[in-house]
Amino acid sequence: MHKFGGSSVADAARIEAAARLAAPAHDQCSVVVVSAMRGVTDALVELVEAARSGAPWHDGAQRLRTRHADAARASGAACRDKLLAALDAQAQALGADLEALAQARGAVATRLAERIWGHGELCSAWLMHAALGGEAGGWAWLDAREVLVVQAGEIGVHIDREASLQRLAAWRARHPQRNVVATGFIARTADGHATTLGRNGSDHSAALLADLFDASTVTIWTDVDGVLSADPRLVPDAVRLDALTYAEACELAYFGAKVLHPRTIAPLQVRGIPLMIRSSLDPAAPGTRIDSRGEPARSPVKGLSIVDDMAVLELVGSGMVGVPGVAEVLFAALHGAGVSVTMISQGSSEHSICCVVRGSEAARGRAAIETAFAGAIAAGQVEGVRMQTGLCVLAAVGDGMRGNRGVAARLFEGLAQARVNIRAIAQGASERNLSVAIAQDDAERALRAAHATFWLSPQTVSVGLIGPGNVGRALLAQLDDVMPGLRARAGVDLRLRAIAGSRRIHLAGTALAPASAATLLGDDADPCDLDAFAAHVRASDLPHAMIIDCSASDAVAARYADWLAAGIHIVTPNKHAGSGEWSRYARIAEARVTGHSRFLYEATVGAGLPVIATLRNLIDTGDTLHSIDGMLSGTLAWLFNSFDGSRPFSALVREARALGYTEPDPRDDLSGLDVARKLVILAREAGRTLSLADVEVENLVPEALRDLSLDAFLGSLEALDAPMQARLDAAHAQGRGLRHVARLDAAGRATVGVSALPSDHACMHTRLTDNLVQFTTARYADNPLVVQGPGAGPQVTAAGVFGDVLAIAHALGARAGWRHA
Ligand SMILES: NC(=O)C1=CN([C@@H]2O[C@H](COP(=O)(O)OP(=O)(O)OC[C@H]3O[C@@H](n4cnc5c(N)ncnc54)[C@H](OP(=O)(O)O)[C@@H]3O)[C@@H](O)[C@H]2O)C=CC1
Ligand SMILES: N[C@@H](CC=O)C(=O)O
Repeated sequence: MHKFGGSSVADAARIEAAARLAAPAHDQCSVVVVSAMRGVTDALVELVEAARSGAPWHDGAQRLRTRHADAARASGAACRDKLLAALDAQAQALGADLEALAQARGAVATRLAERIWGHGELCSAWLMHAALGGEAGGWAWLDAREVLVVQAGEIGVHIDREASLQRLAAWRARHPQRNVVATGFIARTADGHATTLGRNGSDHSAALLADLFDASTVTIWTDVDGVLSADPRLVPDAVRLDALTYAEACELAYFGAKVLHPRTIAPLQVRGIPLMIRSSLDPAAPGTRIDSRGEPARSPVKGLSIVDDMAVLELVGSGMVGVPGVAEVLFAALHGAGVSVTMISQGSSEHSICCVVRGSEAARGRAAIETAFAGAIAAGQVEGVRMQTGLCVLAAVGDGMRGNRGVAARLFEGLAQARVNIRAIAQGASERNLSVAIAQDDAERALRAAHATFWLSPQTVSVGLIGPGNVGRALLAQLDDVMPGLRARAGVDLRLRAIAGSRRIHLAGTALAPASAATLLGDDADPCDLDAFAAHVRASDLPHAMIIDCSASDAVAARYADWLAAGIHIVTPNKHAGSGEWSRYARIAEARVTGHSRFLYEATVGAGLPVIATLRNLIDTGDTLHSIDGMLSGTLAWLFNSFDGSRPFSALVREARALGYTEPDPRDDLSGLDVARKLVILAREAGRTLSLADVEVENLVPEALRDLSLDAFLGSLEALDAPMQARLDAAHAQGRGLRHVARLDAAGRATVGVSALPSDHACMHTRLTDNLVQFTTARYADNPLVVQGPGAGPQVTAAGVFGDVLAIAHALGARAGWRHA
């Protein structure tokens, strides 16, 4: 059994291609079921409306006649004259029916309309019949109204199987050809009138006829590759599903997998007839197989779907608790109003019953419930009916969900991570479908997040970078190298979608190539607007958002709390947030919790060294910090490691700046402020409430240079030479060397400055930009734990930032079980 939909029979070429697919091997026979050509049923519905309302319909009918005749003439069918005659007879019958409809009323008009709606299938069946070779080629033509007997039931039409089998046997006796072309969509009533199986009912027709003809398989040919794990327009990474069980297919079909009409499954499931969904555009592709076996998948969830434009109706009232029959009255009211219920949820308190209905039916449903409970509402037993519109229902479907712990937890966690609030939840005891009602505006982001959560695709992170300076550019180059492999290795898809400097921003719809992103901040770029930047990064359609701040700006750090609260993860080497005003620091901590977001800043101390992670581990494992001391500035380490009197101090400062070691303004290093900031960050990490004002800092910048512009300061650097040379000489005279050291002692005293140290001091055994951080703790009391290594420079700092980016990315991927895949 092959079934071709409207797009597969849209014109003569498509019909001929379909005929090639349906031609049976010589030991087999085929039944081919066709829909009307694309757009024809809609046109017929319009003609019926026109005829009924007295509007002109002749031109429309003529257009249909021409379309079918054109397809016949364009075909290479050998029996073309016969085909044209059959189509002509069909067109005349349509004209006569429309003529009669224009005059008819009541039941007669209804019957005529049912007959007219089926005209498209009759014509496309004639076209397909001719393309396959007609009667001479061994094909019979079947108007399904001759055999398929259906009755209207409580929940839609159902087949009278016995009557249909009898009629088929009689028809077969008159049509002995091996193969059959049959019309989809149309059938007859028990009293012999034309009827239809409802819009898009051709799949259902194919299933019913497959049962009657005792088919071995049914193939529905469509223009997609099969059943996909999600709508590919919303989830570009959606994957084709190789196999589904009948039950899974039913759930996905009900919840919007548009390739399959939900009623198709039942007749096939009863008879165990496998169903294939295949693409007529790519007939070599395997498609999706639906049968009783399905196929175990690596994820418990096979597919996800969204039903748009829904509303929640909630009946609330303490008078309902423990009262039998409330639900019956509620659903009877909705039935009476013709409102279909998609999802039902009731808490065990019985204080409210909530159901999800189509948005277009919600107001009608609410009015019906209010009428049904008018007495109880007046008596105060029921508060009333609450209605929330603008929702959609997301469903996760899969046989593997049954008995599998944590599926709901994963879905909910994934949605929370993507900033999606769940309004209502439903899962039946079959555990095959877990449905949630969420805001319509969150639909795309939620679907992508859930899809990635069940490893059906990588976690997608929308990334914005602020500050493509020394560190920012080094990071972009590192991202460029690693990003492509990250998808496969960690299940994370980092998409750089925005970049900002102090004056300009560039916001991109699709992902930017990191290597060239900084070049987009030329004079023609938009002026810097950090609100627009953050809004763009927090794209509505991507589940996760991250801002990487590589500036040294306090104004940027002032935005962190808002961004974190909005669910944007932040990674930064900028020390302003960690060492700034205490109230802002506390707000940031709070915002992380409310926003379910992460704030990582390992590179603020020791650049790429694991300084903060080490301290955090000590504290988290129950150790107590006594003191921290050592060298926390890469610039000052390099300066004092290099300063032996052979070159002036000012020349060394200029070189350190050129090497990218210094802060954007080197006075931040020389004044001790940068080191003080690091000490504050570490102290706070250890739970102390230290602030910058508490740190005793030695400032190496002469008074006269402190308030100059950056350029003027850089032009006056020589003012540093004499005082620094004097200090060096004094240290050498004592057999000592100069090092810039910081200390936080057990009493909480914090000091930063230059010391003259003996040659056996640990700080005298450092090289280049080495930082040396000694943690003395309860466990490391006699011999401190030491972290040492390069503490400045664009490459190592960028690597530290990248490490934090990956920590977040891996957590997202790992949450989706990617590591275990
Ligand atoms: N260099 C190092 O070894 C280390 C640096 N760090 C930290 O890394 C950060 C970057 O340092 P580095 O790359 O050397 O500095 P740079 O001066 O080279 O780069 C700073 C970048 O920040 C941008 N910027 C400045 N203010 C703003 C603003 N208000 N809004 C948006 N962008 C802004 C600048 O843009 P524009 O060019 O348009 O002005 C520039 O792109 C600093 O916080 C520093 O403390 C941490 C550890 C080590
Ligand atoms: N300028 C800083 C850079 C790292 O924080 C330093 O030299 O340590």
